[in-house]
Amino acid sequence: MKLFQNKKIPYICTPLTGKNKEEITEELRIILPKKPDLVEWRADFLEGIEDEEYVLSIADIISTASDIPILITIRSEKEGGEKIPLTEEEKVNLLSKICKSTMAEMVDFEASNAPDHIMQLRKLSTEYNKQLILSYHNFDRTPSNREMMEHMSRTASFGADVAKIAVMPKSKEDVLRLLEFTKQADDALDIPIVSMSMGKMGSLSRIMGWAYGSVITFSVGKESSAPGQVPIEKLRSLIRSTQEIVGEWG
Ligand SMILES: O=C1C[C@@](O)(C(=O)O)C[C@@H](O)[C@@H]1O
Repeated sequence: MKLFQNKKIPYICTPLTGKNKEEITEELRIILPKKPDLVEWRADFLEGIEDEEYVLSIADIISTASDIPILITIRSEKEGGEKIPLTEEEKVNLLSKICKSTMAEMVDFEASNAPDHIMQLRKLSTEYNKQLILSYHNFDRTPSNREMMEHMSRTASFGADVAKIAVMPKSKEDVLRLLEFTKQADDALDIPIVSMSMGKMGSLSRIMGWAYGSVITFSVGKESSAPGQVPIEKLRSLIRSTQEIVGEWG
């Protein structure tokens, strides 16, 4: 499936953060009727992630539960994920198996991981027709535009299909700067960009980011996976109302 054909209308993505099969099944029951455009499985929240068979059985439940595209993420602890008992190499192996055995459309991996691991996942995701998001997260601050551009260019240099950046603002200026940076990165890179400023102040970027070129915005379906996410119903209605008024903005 070709995602992000129409870059003007953002995909609303809703995370699954359940700790076990029962919680994930319940999240799917609540989230799917809300019709997100993308569902992210944050597998780092799963207890028992070291049990490959169990993980693959859950990946199968999620990817066959509906025809909504699935994004698989095992967020690393150093970039805001849960503490899990897998090494980076074990994580790559698990992601590779999930790519091989499920219908998931996308996989997310941090651009700060070892280049060999990124290349391994790039090769596999291409082979199995999954789009690769390479991401950068900073839960402390919003780095300078130059530093953020270096992160985005690094993702592009690895052949990512999508470059994503999530940063924490310390001021309103940081939120507005992130939005302007998104436009610059979208102009500079020839792959789709996803960006967000986190926290309450940063929520503005989740509502407005599409106007600056961000193609995915993360929202709450049942539980949030990062600070500042807006409930999906509210977010969709805000984006639709704004687009009705301003059109698709250029
Ligand atoms: O990278 C991201 C973005 C995010 O951190 C956010 O701020 O909405 C939420 C995560 O689940 C996702 O993997």
